[in-house]
Amino acid sequence: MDLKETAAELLGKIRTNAPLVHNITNFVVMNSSANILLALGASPVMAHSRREVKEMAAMAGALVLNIGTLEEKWIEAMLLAAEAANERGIPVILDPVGAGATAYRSKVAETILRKTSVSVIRGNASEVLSLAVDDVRTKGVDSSLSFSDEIVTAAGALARKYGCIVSISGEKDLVADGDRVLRVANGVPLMTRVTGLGCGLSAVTGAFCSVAGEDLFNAVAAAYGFYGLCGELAHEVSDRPGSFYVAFVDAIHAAGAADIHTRLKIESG
Ligand SMILES: Nc1ncnc2c1ncn2[C@@H]1O[C@H](COP(=O)(O)OP(=O)(O)O)[C@@H](O)[C@H]1O
Ligand SMILES: Cc1ncsc1CCOP(=O)(O)O
Ligand SMILES: [Mg+2]
Repeated sequence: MDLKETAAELLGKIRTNAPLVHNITNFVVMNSSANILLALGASPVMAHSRREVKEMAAMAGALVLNIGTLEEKWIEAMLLAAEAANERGIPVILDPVGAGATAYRSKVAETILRKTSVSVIRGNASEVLSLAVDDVRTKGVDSSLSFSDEIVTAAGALARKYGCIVSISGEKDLVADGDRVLRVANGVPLMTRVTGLGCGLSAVTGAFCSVAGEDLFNAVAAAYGFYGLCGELAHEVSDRPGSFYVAFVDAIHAAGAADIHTRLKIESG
């Protein structure tokens, strides 16, 4: 099946099944990620107490771990939730927000990757490169790097190291599994002017993976392509960040198979 068909089929499944997506995420994006998932047709829940995360993760279709505003107790909660998800084969998405900015963030991301089985890493170029290479420093949660051969090589190496899919957002997104590489050319630069749209993509990646069965690689690319084309649709309505965000959530809700067939831009290599 070609990727457009796959993306349309997965979107249809999300809208039919409304999969539960369990997020342990940061304070900045809890509301926007929940709204983006609802607009998509999924069912979001944000839950981070150590007393309930195992139970919640066990009934979810996907678990999304996001280290954007870390606290000690949350790290334990993330490890517990991932353990429950791993026991049941539920996909785990890790957004290593700000990895490389502080030693703490880098160490926590690395601990999660080492102690649990993460299915997909979803970050920007700076974050992902900092996980793959020791001496990369970034200044915050936004990427200070653009794509280079070094980043493509690092994504593949990281994917092999942890046996997971590594996906990097940017002007052209990259999806790698250590063997194959896909590039997604959808999206608009204005998406970087609204906080939380990277985190929203991690949540949407969780939703696509929750209905994908075994083929997570193509599901991740489909999630990126769909998300980016919704950015393009929103940009036709607005070119300012505030109203763009509203138009973007509307586009996530309104876009369908026809938009995927005319707009999805995914290529290999
Ligand atoms: N220069 C760009 N041109 C087009 N789309 C972009 C660009 N930069 C980022 N995007 C898109 O914005 C979304 C969020 O990515 P990004 O800003 O890299 O995440 P983060 O907020 O985690 O840094 C993704 O869908 C990505 O494809
Ligand atoms: C600004 C900020 N600070 C800590 S988490 C966060 C949100 C980052 O969201 P995104 O990576 O999606 O822009
Ligand atoms: Mg981010």
